[in-house]
Amino acid sequence: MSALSATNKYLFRYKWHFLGGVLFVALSTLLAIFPAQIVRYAFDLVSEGIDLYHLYAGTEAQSSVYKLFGRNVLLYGILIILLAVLRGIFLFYTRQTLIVMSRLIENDQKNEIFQHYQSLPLSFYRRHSTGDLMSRISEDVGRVRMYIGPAIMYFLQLVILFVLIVPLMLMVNVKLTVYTLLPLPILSVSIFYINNIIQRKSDEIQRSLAGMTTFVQEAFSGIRVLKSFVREEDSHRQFTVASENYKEKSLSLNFVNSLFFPLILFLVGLSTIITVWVGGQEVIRGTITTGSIAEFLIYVNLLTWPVTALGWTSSLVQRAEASQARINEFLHEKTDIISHHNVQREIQGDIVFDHVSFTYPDTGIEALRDVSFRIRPGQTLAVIGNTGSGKSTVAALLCRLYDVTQGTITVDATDVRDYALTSLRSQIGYVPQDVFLFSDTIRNNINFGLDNPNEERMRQAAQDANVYDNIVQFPEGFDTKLGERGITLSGGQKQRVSIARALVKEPRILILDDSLSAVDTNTENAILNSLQRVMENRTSLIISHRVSSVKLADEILVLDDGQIVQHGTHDVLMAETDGLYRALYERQLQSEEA
Ligand SMILES: Nc1ncnc2c1ncn2[C@@H]1O[C@H](COP(=O)(O)OP(=O)(O)OP(=O)(O)O)[C@@H](O)[C@H]1O
Repeated sequence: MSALSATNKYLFRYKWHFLGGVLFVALSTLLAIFPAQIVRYAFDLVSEGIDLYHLYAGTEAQSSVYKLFGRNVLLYGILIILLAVLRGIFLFYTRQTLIVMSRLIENDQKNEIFQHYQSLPLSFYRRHSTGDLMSRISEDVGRVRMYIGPAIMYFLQLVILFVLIVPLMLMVNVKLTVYTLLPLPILSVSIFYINNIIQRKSDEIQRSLAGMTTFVQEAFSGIRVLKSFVREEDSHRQFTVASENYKEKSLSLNFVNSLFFPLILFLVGLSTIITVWVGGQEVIRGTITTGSIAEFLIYVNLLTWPVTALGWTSSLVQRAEASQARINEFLHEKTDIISHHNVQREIQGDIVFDHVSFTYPDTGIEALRDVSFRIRPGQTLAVIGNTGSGKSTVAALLCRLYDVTQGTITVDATDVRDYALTSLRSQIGYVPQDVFLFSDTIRNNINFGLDNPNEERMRQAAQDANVYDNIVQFPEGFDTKLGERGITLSGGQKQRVSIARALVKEPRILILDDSLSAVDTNTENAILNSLQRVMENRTSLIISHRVSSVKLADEILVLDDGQIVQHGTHDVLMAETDGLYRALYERQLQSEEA
């Protein structure tokens, strides 16, 4: 139960739901017990009434006995119906308190996990797959809810029922009580084991289904590749194998399920038979009345479901504990990107990298070595270099997606580690290398970083990113949906929408990480020219492996294997005839000509 103690704070938060639930369970249980006693009275009344009726045979009193007897039986009947209605009302409120509580806690827990996920650093996301994150926030939370809702509810019902019923049974007849209760523990334990098997098989089915869904999704998302490589038959073969596997598992689950219900019915029936058998002997002996047998049969029926549920709830608790342990594992992860002084102020954009080295914590790859440079407000610095030379790492460190291993990065003479993260990041417009657009309208994608979007600013940003003309040509303009059920943008259009998303924030620092790679040179020039106007008095960092993207920059750094090997303007670097920059330039010129 140790992992589940993490849910206590929620139970405390919803204590009135919980206490209300306990009260309603107790009331509904009481109302289930009274009818059993009324049935005993009614049964005994029937047998006495029949004796009396025969005793007065042939006399006028016989019809009075009949009427009196009939009225009493009717009265008991009405009473039983009334109690059943009342019980129904309390059962309704039992669910309205306990199950509602579990849903509220489920909601709170999901929100807490989601918020926590967002606070975790990128290294966390590299260590865990998206599927894992999703299953903990959905499946695992769902399993914990089964503990908080149904498991607690049925457990309370069972405890209250036992506390109320068993003493009543013992008062009537000890021997009959022992015999009647005998099959119930066997019922509970066998359901616990069978349920575990069922759950294990259901999990396997779930996994198999998830695998199949991913396969189908990939096959159809990558349908262009699939068709052009003529892999339809092979793909179908793989699907058939996955589908066969799913079928086998489903059939095996069905087999266990088929055994499950007959077993329950057998054990419940056994209790009933024992009650009638042993009870009958006691009646013959004169220790109890026939009414007591009827009363006991109702008790057995009342106890059967909670006892059955005990096996089921035990396995629910077991699974909930494993799930909560998985949730706790993530909740205990702490971000190492912490702000020391929470500085919040408007940034001018004076950026200094001072002897910065960085090694990726998860792979141990040393991406930057002793890198130093300065970009003053209003200047544009470009970083160029071969693939894997560490260019994107410069951007990641400036946004504080990671912290430097050695050296310091300052913005306006303040260490980036001293800024409040939100203050720093909200003033940086970052266009990452791998463009990601949400399955939403173009408008919402561009305005993504703004709390209060402004139509004029959005249009201007689209114009500065040179994508305005494309957008207005779409049938629904800025309200055109992107993604699976929307239109598909070309690579260059995606990049430009992504640039507009950064520009609309009117950032103090703009970072373009290879964001012009998919546009032609004319568009590239147009964007760079608008940027010069928009980013006047602000700082820009342009990362690229194309000379055409960097040649207008105030200063260019050439990175090679994590180190700065050259720096200067385009003209200065071109003059260094045996430098990497010139080599890159000539290589690109040749490939363009080719
Ligand atoms: N998140 C990461 N975790 C671990 N290693 C990484 C990560 N990102 C990059 N690296 C490694 O760090 C080195 C520098 O990568 P970086 O992405 O900064 O290069 P780049 O110059 O931007 O390359 P490209 O032009 O191909 O984008 C590479 O060896 C890369 O494999």
